[in-house]
Amino acid sequence: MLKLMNVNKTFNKGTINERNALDHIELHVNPGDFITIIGSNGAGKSTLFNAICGQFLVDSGQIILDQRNITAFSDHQRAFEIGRLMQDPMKGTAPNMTIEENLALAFTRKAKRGLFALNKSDRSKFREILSQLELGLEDRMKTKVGQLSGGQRQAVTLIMCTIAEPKLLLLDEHTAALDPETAQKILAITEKIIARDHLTAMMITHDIHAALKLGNRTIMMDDGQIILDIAGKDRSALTMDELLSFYSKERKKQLANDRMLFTS
Ligand SMILES: Nc1ncnc2c1ncn2[C@@H]1O[C@H](COP(=O)(O)OP(=O)(O)OP(=O)(O)O)[C@@H](O)[C@H]1O
Repeated sequence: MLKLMNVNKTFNKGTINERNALDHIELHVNPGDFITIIGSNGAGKSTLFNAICGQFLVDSGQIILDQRNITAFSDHQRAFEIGRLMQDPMKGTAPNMTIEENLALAFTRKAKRGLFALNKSDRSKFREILSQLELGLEDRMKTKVGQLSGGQRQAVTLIMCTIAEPKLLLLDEHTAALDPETAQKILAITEKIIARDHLTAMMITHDIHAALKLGNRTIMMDDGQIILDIAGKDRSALTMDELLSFYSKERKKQLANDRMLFTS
């Protein structure tokens, strides 16, 4: 459903800060894939998402989404089809608007109706979706999002990203800024929504254990390249030690990411 064909992106070309952030990326994402993405600092993980979302145009290569060549599309043109959740729970929602208004914004954008055209059945749909989070937010629909905790806010953002049923959901370390317990809760909700709506998703994480456990496929990036793409039995049998030794053999260095978690 998503194809990246020989995609390249270099920042600050011709300067001392030149950086080949995406280096001949070949990636075929199948419908229903839930891919976890790991890698060292500066490996190109977020840049990969930026390229898919259209935050910049790639230097060369093609990006195909559902058989449509979107390589030259702006981020705005891609936003209807691609939902993205960032690390910062403060981004993605409007703090001075209520939970209901935030959901309505995301929902009516897709339904191509005005914000104030929200009807009773839309509201009960929102209540129903919120109740599935089991955070009690269905009884706080008139609460301003700015008054919610980071975890609650990230849960609302997740709903906003998925309510319009995007073709592709990109999760960019979306639990990294939360405390461990809340992060687990948001991850469980994420898994539930992806399974319920049969979404195709990609998730950057620095939690290696979660990366190998969640989803059906794991990609490892380094120096702008995809150095490992693993699924099925190979993936479920892979131990942390094997992964680290694969990396050091392949790249002739130790895996370094100051935020990476290696323990469960
Ligand atoms: N807009 C930009 N301008 C210049 N350089 C950039 C830009 N965006 C990313 N880079 C560089 O590209 C490389 C890849 O960055 P990226 O943020 O994709 O890494 P990452 O794998 O997400 O790393 P981390 O795990 O540390 O967040 C880095 O060297 C980064 O400094």
